[in-house]
Amino acid sequence: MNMLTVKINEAGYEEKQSIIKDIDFSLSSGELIGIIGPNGAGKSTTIKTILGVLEYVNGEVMWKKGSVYAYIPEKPIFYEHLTLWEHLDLLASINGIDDTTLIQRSSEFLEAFKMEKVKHEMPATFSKGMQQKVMIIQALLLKPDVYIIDEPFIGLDPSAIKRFLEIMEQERKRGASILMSTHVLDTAERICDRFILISDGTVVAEGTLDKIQLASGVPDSSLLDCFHIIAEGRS
Ligand SMILES: Nc1ncnc2c1ncn2[C@@H]1O[C@H](COP(=O)(O)OP(=O)(O)OP(=O)(O)O)[C@@H](O)[C@H]1O
Repeated sequence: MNMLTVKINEAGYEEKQSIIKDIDFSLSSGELIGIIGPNGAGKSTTIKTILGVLEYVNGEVMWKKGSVYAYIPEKPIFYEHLTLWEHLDLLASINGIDDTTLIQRSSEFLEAFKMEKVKHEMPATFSKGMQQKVMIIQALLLKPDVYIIDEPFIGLDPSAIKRFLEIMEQERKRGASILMSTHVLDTAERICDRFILISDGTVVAEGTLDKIQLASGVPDSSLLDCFHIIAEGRS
């Protein structure tokens, strides 16, 4: 079952500006798709188009009716004067999550990411990795049908990455889908079902690792090697 169908003919930050073009794919229930590509290729722009925040979009983004999504941005955003707990409490009330569920879910995730003892402090004062953890905990709190994640791995310590991957796996078993952009290709190779390789604003290869390897002309190569060959024209 498709949770999200994306058909972008063209999109940009200003009217008629074409930063990305011809990006078509769908994300099914429980699937994890990795968006990969060089700096400036258009990964974040694709994500922003899907989230509906771009000024110019010629195309369509269709969500399964009634589905809830959570976005984990690359750059964390906080209310300056609210504590971590107040962020979670506010998010819960906006999304109709009752107090019992809030307390149960937040204690599970605060503990998983070793954030329990700072829950009454301001996220604005946290380290980069701790801030990233807050964005992840907020997304998990919603128990969404779809996660849209822009580069989750930079900044997290190794045990936080391990916990994050374990929780994402549990979420997929529940039927949640994930669309994730990343530069950490060895991890992506291990966890993603399919890849969308974007270069210069458009899709240059897509599919399973087998299909990407075929496109690169080197059957047994790693995702990183395929990336170099396809996206950067190197061998
Ligand atoms: N707010 C913006 N206004 C105008 N142009 C932008 C804006 N944000 C990004 N761009 C341009 O869009 C293009 C694609 O950028 P994007 O951020 O989507 O790349 P990316 O693949 O996510 O890169 P990275 O791996 O460096 O995060 C770049 O040329 C960039 O300069």
